[in-house]
Amino acid sequence: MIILAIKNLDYYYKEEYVLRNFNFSVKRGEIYGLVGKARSGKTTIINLVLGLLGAPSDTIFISGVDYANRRKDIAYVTGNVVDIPYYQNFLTVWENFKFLDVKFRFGEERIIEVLKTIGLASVRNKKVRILRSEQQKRLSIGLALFHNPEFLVFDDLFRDLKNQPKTQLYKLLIKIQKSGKTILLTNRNLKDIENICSTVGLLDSGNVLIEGTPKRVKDYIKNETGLRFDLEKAPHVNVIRIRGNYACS
Ligand SMILES: Nc1ncnc2c1ncn2[C@@H]1O[C@H](COP(=O)(O)OP(=O)(O)OP(=O)(O)O)[C@@H](O)[C@H]1O
Repeated sequence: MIILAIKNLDYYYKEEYVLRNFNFSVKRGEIYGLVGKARSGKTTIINLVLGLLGAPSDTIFISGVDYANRRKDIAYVTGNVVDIPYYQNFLTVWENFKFLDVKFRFGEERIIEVLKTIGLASVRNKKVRILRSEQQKRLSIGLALFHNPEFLVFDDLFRDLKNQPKTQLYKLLIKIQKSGKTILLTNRNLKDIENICSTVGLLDSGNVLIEGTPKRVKDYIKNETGLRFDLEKAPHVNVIRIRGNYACS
């Protein structure tokens, strides 16, 4: 039932703790949204889960397995879109998959299948650098999906996208979830991900303050601020901290 479990994890950069006794889990089959303001620790958590930062043993489990110090193995059981894109701008979409397939050797059928899933079959011969940014994000997702991992991790996927392309990506993520995958997303804005997540966790200074349905977390934010905001209508919702309380802007 649980695909990701983090138990009593401490993590610090130099002398500053980012996570202290951090506990967290993601259920198999869900889209989990980890929401938090800038510097709340989202990327650190994602990098620890993916083995891009070293976590102590017995703290992070993927499908019950402790992958501490096994970054390569984590790469086989997860797919990710993080800060630096894995594609090459000067290659076509197709060439990017061929390049990746040098490692996996699944063959062209798998490439065609993934292109269909991500909706890029019609631009397969275009160079990546001329694609729209939403198409480039689709490509990143496709490359993450290529080896068919069960668990996908997307850090700040919707950054720099306008509403229309975001909506298109929502559809893709739901399609991927329905195909049997689990997705962990991070985002600064609840608004960006509330319609697709089954569970949302609100991260603050390395702790999950509240977790539940998007509505529950939204209500919590409203109540905590004591301010009246219409989150449904707000064009862009940022969870920010004002004098110790959460507000939305
Ligand atoms: N390589 C690093 N060295 C030192 N401190 C770091 C490093 N990376 C992150 N931090 C610090 O750790 C804290 C959490 O940063 P992190 O990037 O995980 O937050 P975040 O929620 O992903 O932020 P954002 O939304 O801006 O990406 C911040 O105080 C940040 O300054």
